[in-house]
Amino acid sequence: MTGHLELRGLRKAFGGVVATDDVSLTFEPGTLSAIIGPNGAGKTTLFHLITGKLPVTAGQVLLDGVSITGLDRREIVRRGIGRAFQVANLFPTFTVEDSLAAGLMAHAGRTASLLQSFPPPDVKRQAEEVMELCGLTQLARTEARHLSHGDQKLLDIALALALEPRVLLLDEPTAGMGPDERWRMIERVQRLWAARSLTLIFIEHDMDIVFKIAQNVRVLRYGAVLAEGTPEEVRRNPAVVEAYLGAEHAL
Ligand SMILES: Nc1ncnc2c1ncn2[C@@H]1O[C@H](COP(=O)(O)OP(=O)(O)OP(=O)(O)O)[C@@H](O)[C@H]1O
Repeated sequence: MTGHLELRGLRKAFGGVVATDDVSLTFEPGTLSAIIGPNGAGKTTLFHLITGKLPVTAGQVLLDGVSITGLDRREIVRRGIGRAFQVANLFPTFTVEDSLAAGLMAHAGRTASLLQSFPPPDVKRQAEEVMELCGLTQLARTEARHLSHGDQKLLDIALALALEPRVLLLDEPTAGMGPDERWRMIERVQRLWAARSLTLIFIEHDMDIVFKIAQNVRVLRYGAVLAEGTPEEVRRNPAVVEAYLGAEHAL
């Protein structure tokens, strides 16, 4: 099984600010992990180091035992690290189906041809498959800019899935959603994870969501790993309760 992600001694400094401080973590293939921690703990920076959006100051990122540190962002996606692109910002007037097709073609370095219909049949099939998986089939002909906030986020995830990641990183997939939409989204994410046997890692501030779906939880504070374990272990950890969870979520 593939999708083994290992972070070895990752460090990121912005001048005097150490945003990532010697982070070593392993994510086993097919697992669903949450990354939590206070504001400014370095969660998003950690994702940026994995995806190559930011160069590391020190340390290594290994995917299935092979270092992907320092590769360019497109190559990292090609190797199998998926993340959500903001599709509605990229192709606001495209329909859901066409924006997925355009995203797939752009990623593959393919251009639309005057001699071929758009989307080409193989791309159309891929787009249809991920729309089905993400529950977007009914909205295939809706322009991306007219989708609800939640459906735009699903479209972002649909494109990420279409690129066939081994590891998928989601930075606050439920941000900006009301309670109902939030739970619908998270159920959907959980189903996608199960359907694709992905290694899924998500950053989330809503502890009800984290403790309901995560198999394991990694807690960051001041850029470093404060704790890791099952939801139950983390909720029993006095340092985590004191630094972040508070009594409300403690066991
Ligand atoms: N491009 C940058 N330049 C300088 N400092 C930065 C930069 N990006 C992040 N930082 C700093 O690094 C630290 C970690 O920020 P980061 O956004 O990774 O935290 P976070 O855990 O994702 O926070 P939040 O929960 O608020 O999203 C913060 O102190 C932040 O101010």
